[in-house]
Amino acid sequence: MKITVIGAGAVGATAADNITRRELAEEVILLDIKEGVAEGKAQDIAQTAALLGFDTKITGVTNDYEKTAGSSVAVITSGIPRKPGMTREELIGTNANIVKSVAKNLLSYSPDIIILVVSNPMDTMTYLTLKATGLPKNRVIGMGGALDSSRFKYQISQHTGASPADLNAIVIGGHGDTTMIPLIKHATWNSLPVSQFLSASQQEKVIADTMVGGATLTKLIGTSAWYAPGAAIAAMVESIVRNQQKLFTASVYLDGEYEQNDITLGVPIIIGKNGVEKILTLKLDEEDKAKFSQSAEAVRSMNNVLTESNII
Ligand SMILES: NC(=O)c1ccc[n+]([C@@H]2O[C@H](COP(=O)([O-])OP(=O)(O)OC[C@H]3O[C@@H](n4cnc5c(N)ncnc54)[C@H](O)[C@@H]3O)[C@@H](O)[C@H]2O)c1
Ligand SMILES: O=C(O)C[C@H](O)C(=O)O
Repeated sequence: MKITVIGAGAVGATAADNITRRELAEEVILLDIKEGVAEGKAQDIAQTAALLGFDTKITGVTNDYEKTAGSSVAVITSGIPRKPGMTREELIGTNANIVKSVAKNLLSYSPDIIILVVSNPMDTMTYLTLKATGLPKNRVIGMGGALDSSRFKYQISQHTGASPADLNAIVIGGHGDTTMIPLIKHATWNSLPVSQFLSASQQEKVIADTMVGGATLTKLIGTSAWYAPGAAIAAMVESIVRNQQKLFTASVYLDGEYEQNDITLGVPIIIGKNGVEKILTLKLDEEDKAKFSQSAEAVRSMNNVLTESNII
């Protein structure tokens, strides 16, 4: 089994490190366009093998897609991250063409590939990857909800003292500062409703802090976060390569589900060896239905930029 990570920057290298040390593949290829970056970071990761005890082989390459041939899974992290004060959506002008060319290059060497899209604006980059490659809709998955849901659990744990591992909480909708929807009404602490342990104002703060979780870290660090994104990517990759049939929220193509068509948006799915094994229908109340529809409209307007600029 071969897994390719495109982009050896903060997120890509962290994801490759997680994937390698957890032995999710026999071989990992880390590819970047910048000369030497992937080669250096791959060697650095390989030099942890004696200490961490893994046998996965990791190789860094500079823009050599031949080495990615036969990949079962690829993760696209190539493109620029936002700076403090920017929205993810502002990255589309630079990242769209990068993601389009990367996705097509991957497919030309790995016809059976499942692609995990990470680059931002992620929902639109996922839609672009699907359209540019013509892959079946179950084989293109956008990573955002897994990260946002983990941040949601972090925020709940900060207020309740709960172990994050004891929390069930999901975020649906777009992976945007104003488009994501943390579903607090559905959140539980080992089957107990979280709302029993949080006041109304605390619930509002948990939701608000989750929505800007990425921007908060970008303001502190000066660039995008990478540890939690890298871990979220590895968790989704593991569910694919080990056919774990785990539930994540992720950006996938909707063909009538949630009353949406021709869009990729964050919904609860089951991830296994076929990529998207199943889209789960969640009963949303009128308030959350309205939020989901608004989120879809915001993402659709970003997707329209792709057609207006003839990228797809
Ligand atoms: N979906 C999510 O939850 C999530 C989380 C974190 C970051 N991101 C996004 O992921 C992307 C990467 O973030 P980062 O912090 O790793 O950025 P980074 O700048 O550290 O790394 C990006 C890497 O992509 C490389 N690159 C650029 N064009 C390329 C091409 N054509 N082919 C191959 N490599 C290319 C660059 O050389 C760089 O090394 C950004 O768009 C960021 O917004 C998304
Ligand atoms: O917020 C960002 O700019 C990066 C990423 O989408 C994140 O949520 O960490």
